[in-house]
Amino acid sequence: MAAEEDKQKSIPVLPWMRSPIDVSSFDECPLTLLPCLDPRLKVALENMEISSLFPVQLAVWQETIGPGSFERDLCINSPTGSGKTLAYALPIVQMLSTRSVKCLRALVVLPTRDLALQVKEVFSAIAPAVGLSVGLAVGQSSIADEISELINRPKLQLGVSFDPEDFLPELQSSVDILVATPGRLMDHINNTKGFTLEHLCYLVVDETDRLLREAYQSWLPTVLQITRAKDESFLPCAQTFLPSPFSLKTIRRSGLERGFKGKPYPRLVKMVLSATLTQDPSKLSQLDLHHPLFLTTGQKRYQLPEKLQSYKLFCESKYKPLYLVALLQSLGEEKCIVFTSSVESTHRLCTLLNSFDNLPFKTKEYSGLQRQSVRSKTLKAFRKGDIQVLVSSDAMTRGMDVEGVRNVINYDMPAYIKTYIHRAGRTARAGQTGCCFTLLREDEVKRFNKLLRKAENNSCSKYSVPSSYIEPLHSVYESALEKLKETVEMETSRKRKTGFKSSLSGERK
Ligand SMILES: Nc1ncnc2c1ncn2[C@@H]1O[C@H](COP(=O)(O)OP(=O)(O)OP(=O)(O)O)[C@@H](O)[C@H]1O
Repeated sequence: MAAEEDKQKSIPVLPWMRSPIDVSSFDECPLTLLPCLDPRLKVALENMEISSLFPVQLAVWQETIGPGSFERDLCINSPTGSGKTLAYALPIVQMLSTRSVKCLRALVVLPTRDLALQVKEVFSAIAPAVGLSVGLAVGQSSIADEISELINRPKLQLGVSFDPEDFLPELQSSVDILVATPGRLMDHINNTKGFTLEHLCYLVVDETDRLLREAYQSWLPTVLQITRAKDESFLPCAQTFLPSPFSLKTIRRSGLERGFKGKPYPRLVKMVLSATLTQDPSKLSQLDLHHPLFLTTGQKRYQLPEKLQSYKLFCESKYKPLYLVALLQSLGEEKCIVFTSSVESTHRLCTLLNSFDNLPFKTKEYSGLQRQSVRSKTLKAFRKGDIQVLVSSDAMTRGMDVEGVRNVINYDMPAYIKTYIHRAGRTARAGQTGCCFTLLREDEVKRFNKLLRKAENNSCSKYSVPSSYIEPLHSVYESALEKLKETVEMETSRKRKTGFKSSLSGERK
């Protein structure tokens, strides 16, 4: 009955979503058999140790390369770790490989800086092989440095003197592909001279459901409006929502432009992706999709990775940290991500774990409460293996790809199936095995079972930590709690002092 109910609910409202291409009917495809692949890209892929395309990559390739390529916008719903990044990066790079004039033709938007950096790495591994360059607009460096990376200012000829009033050197894009977060993208659209989307051919909205949830300074309507061919009706309506310092120079023109030699501009092709793609018509309508084609995996709306094993672990609320430590110890030195429900609990739990004496693993926190530079440093150390346990808020939930993460632990039960899918998806990636453990209090069990039923491959066994791991921890746990108390007191008094100082300096000013 419950299963029937779930199935009913998962029938999409939008007609084009009801007859999707089922990615699970595709196999992997060796690069040698892939039609039309540019040999230079084949070499680049082999250098990345990729010898075949994953099913979603093959499915997208078939829809985008060859006759009728990119005729439709693509909506891709495919499990975590199934290789969605290369699924869009490879066809875009292949399609742009024949362009001889440099201008910004592909824009990939992601919700966070770390995700954007990760995606840029993938493009950078293949694009230079066909002479394309990739830029990043995420606010990692100063805006001036970013501008000098993105915009090419032709050098003035030596010996010729120009009146600066008369001479405006033609600014050009230094990049063919730009990976951006919405905030920095809007900064460039509004303020950067020479930054233009007028030649844009491809727009990728990765982690679509997350990006559609937050408006981020109206980045999406702005990008859609300025990439639409200018017509009579455009200007009046543009004024109604475009931010005031918005430069009309960035608007796509329908006339003759460099690189298009008299041909009309091609339609902007959109690719939107997620492991939990929204089916909500009002949300999808924001994307203004053209004759969209839906690619999804399996029958249910949510799919867990094939080789993921889910476990539930019952524990008393009072001893939850102790169960976590015992579980971590029983897992040996494998890389683990521990998810909590908030930035505050992340900090507290990490501090507590670091208060245990002689734990055989190194633990650090990763959360939105920290400065970006601290987070990036932690992520680097985790990737390298210098840290084995990362305690994280949901800042790590989506998209992050860290090699060797064997286990994910939900210290706090996720409230939504989407959160479970993305958290669990930090392991069992690219066809590897992995485990997801969820610590549950008695009163959470029913809710958790209901939540998991919404996903395909939802079996979840009970897991018990051997008592030999738990017993010896009781006394250590008491002293760790004492240390935690001291640390919290120290931190509170430090904060009070800095707060006091800053309010004083405020008075002085
Ligand atoms: N064809 C391939 N062969 C081998 N490894 C691959 C291939 N394609 C992708 N990978 C690897 O698979 C991993 C997952 O890829 P990716 O990050 O693109 O997944 P994803 O589907 O975007 O996941 P998420 O939904 O979590 O963002 C990466 O480590 C990537 O290097």
